[in-house]
Amino acid sequence: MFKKLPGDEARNLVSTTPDTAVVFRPAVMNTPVSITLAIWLYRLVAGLARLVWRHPVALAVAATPVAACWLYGWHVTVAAVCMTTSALTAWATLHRSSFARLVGWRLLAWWRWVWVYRRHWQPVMVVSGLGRHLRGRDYLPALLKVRCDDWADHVTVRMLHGQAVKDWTDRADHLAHGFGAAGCRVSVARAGRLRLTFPRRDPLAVPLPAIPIPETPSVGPVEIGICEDGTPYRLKVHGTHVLIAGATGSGKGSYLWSVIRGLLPAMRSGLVQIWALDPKRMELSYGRELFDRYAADPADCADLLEAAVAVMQQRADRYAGVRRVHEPTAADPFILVIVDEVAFLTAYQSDKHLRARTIAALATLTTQGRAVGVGVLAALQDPRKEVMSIRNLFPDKIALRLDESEQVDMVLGEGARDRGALADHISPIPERGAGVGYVRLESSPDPIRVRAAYVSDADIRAMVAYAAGGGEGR
Ligand SMILES: Nc1ncnc2c1ncn2[C@@H]1O[C@H](COP(=O)(O)OP(=O)(O)OP(=O)(O)O)[C@@H](O)[C@H]1O
Repeated sequence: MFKKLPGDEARNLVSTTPDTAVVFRPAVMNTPVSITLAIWLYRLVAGLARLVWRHPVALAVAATPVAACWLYGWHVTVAAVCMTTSALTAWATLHRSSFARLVGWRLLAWWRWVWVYRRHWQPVMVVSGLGRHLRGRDYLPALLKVRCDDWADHVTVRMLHGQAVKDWTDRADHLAHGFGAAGCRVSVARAGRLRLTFPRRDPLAVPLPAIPIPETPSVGPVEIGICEDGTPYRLKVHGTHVLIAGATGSGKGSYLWSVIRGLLPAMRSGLVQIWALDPKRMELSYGRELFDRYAADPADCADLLEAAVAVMQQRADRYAGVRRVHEPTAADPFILVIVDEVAFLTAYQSDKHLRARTIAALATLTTQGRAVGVGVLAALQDPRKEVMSIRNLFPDKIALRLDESEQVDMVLGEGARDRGALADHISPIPERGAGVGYVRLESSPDPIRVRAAYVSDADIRAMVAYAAGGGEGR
């Protein structure tokens, strides 16, 4: 049995004929030395150009002392290095942010590129199955760029031809552990290129105190917390409907109260009215004086929702053919209907008639209220369809800590968990995890991690005093 096979395949051959050796003759092509040298030279020049382009700061730091030593001798170089180090230390101390932006993060990115990603790239790619070993050659996705900021490494990679984003999202765990990070989030940079985000620390691990009440009246977006990258998290409430889903103790209350807090100046100037539905009687009742209308009893809740529908329809009649968007005014304020634990009304309510009235009113509001200035902000513990059949009528959803991984996609939409919305991994310890959630912003399909500020009982009392016209609220 004679067979000519390339590379590694020979070792897998088994002869079925006794006493017959397997013969393997690799095809050898002699490459002229000049071509080999030209290829090496090309690779060297291209590699150097890439190095200069990607890591100018790190390269300057390494190359300048060598050049100075060569040109001026080591005495001058040591003196220059000492002076430069002192100047950089002074810069870093006096203006940390500009130093970090222009020098610090670039140096760190270079170091992480060399020490973490380049060093482990091949084994991690092969073991995780993202690289391929074919006919004796490794085909690896390309590591293109590493960028660092104060909380994460952002690694840009070029996928192998034929790979899909799902191949990577399925292996996020392998990548995180392979590169020694707590997690890995995968997002598309552009066709064929992905951005992998490896957090180095958790900027949301510490509770955030209540955001100061804004100075000017506004209907939003309301600043209610921070995003993982340290930027303010602003939630749009006017012109949309928001559903917040999270297990018990996940901090839904901090979202409701932070929104109310951010709208206080507008409430005081009559541009916003808040209608509160509090079937649990434990959350919103604490600041009852803040609300233009309040209901706790299921029958009263249904009446209140129907009253909101009536306002909505009356506005729609007036606006028809005249305008298409709502501008909040004292005569036509933005009405935000806040419902704490909406499942009490839509699923756990034993009176079928009341349940049907509530669901119908909520469905009408969420399908038609947006354009006429009636919004719904609802919180619920269990996002299953049986519990909240109209959850898809809410354009914006927030997933706080959830009990099961399947619930993440129920809230944020298909594939959200694969793209890194690990709401089922949020810590159940209130200091670490309450108020932490995942949202999808309009600007990107990728979920981002946010934390709402914690509005304490004292803050709510101060808000009541502020709304009554006294005090600064804080
Ligand atoms: N944003 C936050 N930051 C830090 N701690 C918070 C935050 N929000 C809530 N907590 C803490 O977590 C506890 C539970 O919060 P909260 O009652 O708002 O949760 P919940 O989701 O509304 O729970 P339930 O559905 O049972 O009412 C609070 O008593 C508070 O100590």
